[in-house]
Amino acid sequence: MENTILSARDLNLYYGENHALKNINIDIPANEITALIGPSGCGKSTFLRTLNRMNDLIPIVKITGSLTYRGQEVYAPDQDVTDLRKHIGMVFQKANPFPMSIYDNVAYGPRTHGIRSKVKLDEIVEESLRGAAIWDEVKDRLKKSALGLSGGQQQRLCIARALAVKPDVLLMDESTSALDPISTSKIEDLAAELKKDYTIVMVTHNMQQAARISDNTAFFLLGELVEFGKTDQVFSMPRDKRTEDYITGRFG
Ligand SMILES: Nc1ncnc2c1ncn2[C@@H]1O[C@H](COP(=O)(O)OP(=O)(O)OP(=O)(O)O)[C@@H](O)[C@H]1O
Repeated sequence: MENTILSARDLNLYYGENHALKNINIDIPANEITALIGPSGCGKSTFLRTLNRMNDLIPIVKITGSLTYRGQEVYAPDQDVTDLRKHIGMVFQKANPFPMSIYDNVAYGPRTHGIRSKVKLDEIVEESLRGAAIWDEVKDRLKKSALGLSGGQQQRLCIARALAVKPDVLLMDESTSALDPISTSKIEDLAAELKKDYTIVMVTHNMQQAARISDNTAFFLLGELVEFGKTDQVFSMPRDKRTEDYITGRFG
């Protein structure tokens, strides 16, 4: 596809003997939200983590096939992983702010990448917090500990922290599952807003959420990508019987 940003061809992943991703072929479009759905243990998080090589940290993992980001092999031996993760950021299931001030949380990434100017850092911190729709709530307490924020605010702070290094793609692993409905709805609105500038790939257990906010849906089952298409199509006219059974609640 023309606007493909991430593309997998015959991608396989093994945890030792466990064949967790089986011949995955997918073209993920830029500036859209792609939801990964499927029952527990089907490989959604594993697939998400292959996209920015988070599985590198697990020694028993073996990967075959091709995965490209903007045409470049993600698993090429000369791929700089830190650089890749600067472009492809991640927000986890549970908010994990660092035990430091709100300001320092957001400035952490840019500082690691060598930005020292206070003026510049102030600018990035404000821009990122605005981008994550939390600026107004924290602008008067930037020097206070991030741990004093509510769960929903902490999750938006983590999104701000991810945005601060100006990524291209944002991976979200069930980033709203620990939140109340109001915070969830704020993050969903935020994701819809962010897709103007970012590509979002999200794992969700919540099918209503996938139907509400994603443009594309990928349905995984037992390590296979059973179906991938426009969310409207997948939910209203699934091509595969297994997708239909899952979305109509017959299993999973
Ligand atoms: N670190 C790991 N080491 C070994 N096996 C793993 C590891 N992480 C996941 N697996 C296995 O890979 C398979 C896919 O797991 P994965 O977490 O990707 O599924 P999931 O669809 O995200 O599930 P859930 O919705 O429950 O989070 C499972 O069989 C799981 O046991």
